[in-house]
Amino acid sequence: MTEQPGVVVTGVSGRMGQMLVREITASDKLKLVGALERPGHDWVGRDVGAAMGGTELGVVVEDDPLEAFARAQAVIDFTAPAATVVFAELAAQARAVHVIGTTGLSEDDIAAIDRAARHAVVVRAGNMSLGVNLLTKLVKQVSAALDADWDIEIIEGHHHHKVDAPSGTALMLGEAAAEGRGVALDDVSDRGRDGITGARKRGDIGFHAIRGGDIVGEHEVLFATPGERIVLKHMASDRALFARGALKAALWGQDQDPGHYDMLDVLGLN
Ligand SMILES: NC(=O)C1=CN([C@@H]2O[C@H](COP(=O)(O)OP(=O)(O)OC[C@H]3O[C@@H](n4cnc5c(N)ncnc54)[C@H](OP(=O)(O)O)[C@@H]3O)[C@@H](O)[C@H]2O)C=CC1
Ligand SMILES: O=C(O)C1=N[C@H](C(=O)O)C[C@H](O)C1
Repeated sequence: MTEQPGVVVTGVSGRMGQMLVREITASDKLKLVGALERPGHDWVGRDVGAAMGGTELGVVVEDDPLEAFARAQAVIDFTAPAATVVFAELAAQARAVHVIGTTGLSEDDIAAIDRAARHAVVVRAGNMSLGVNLLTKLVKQVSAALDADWDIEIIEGHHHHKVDAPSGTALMLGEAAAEGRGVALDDVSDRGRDGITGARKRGDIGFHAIRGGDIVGEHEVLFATPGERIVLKHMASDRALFARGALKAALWGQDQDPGHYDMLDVLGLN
């Protein structure tokens, strides 16, 4: 049997970090070789399994990404934009596949990730689930079939800890709708109306964010015209599906040339 690629998980104490550790530990295709937290975090120096409240996994949480990435074939990163940009450069130096789930990235952040992707494989997606990635294809198709007499609104819901809006997924769906219509999303995006906004502008794509409780992730794309409506909806009820998508991307990336890929590439939907 060939050696399993070794994976380092960043932001390991986070909701997705812990989910990733569980999924990698359960996988026979990848092995956990590192777990990262920021310097000063109280998990640093502890076994990651014990820190998560379970049995020891023989991997101690560390705070030096350079050292950890040097022994990894893949880095799975669901953290925050400032951290992800730094990890992108370091993962590229280590020639490790960098799987990025972090959302809320700015254009500058993405340009920095593009630079890193000249030297190594990066797979980045605002949503790693099969269902959402398939939904982007459907949204593009429906949007291409309808004219701007059909208003497009994207409504997303997440747990009350989420810090960015619109969600990465909502932006993916917005991009797909804009692409279907042959327009640039930046030119038509209308985010979170409030106050005397004036009537809706023909051709706009609206975004609305709900934050509450423990909603894992819900996304609805509404196409509305006088007399009828089409609603395309995805509901995630377990964040394990995002983690499994990330593992799939880490494995897929092992056989690719350097470049900036997304989950449509991984899933063969492009
Ligand atoms: N693409 C996808 O399919 C999905 C994407 N996400 C995205 O993943 C990201 C994380 O989500 P979630 O796990 O819920 O968030 P959490 O807040 O639970 O976890 C984030 C982790 O990243 C760490 N972190 C944040 N900033 C830094 C930094 N500057 N340096 C080092 N570590 C840092 C945090 O550490 P600390 O606690 O010390 O701040 C924490 O451990 C979000 O952007 C979210 O939108 C989530 C689910 C699915
Ligand atoms: O923060 C989350 O939780 C999620 N973030 C991603 C997003 O911004 O779309 C994906 C998923 O919906 C969960």
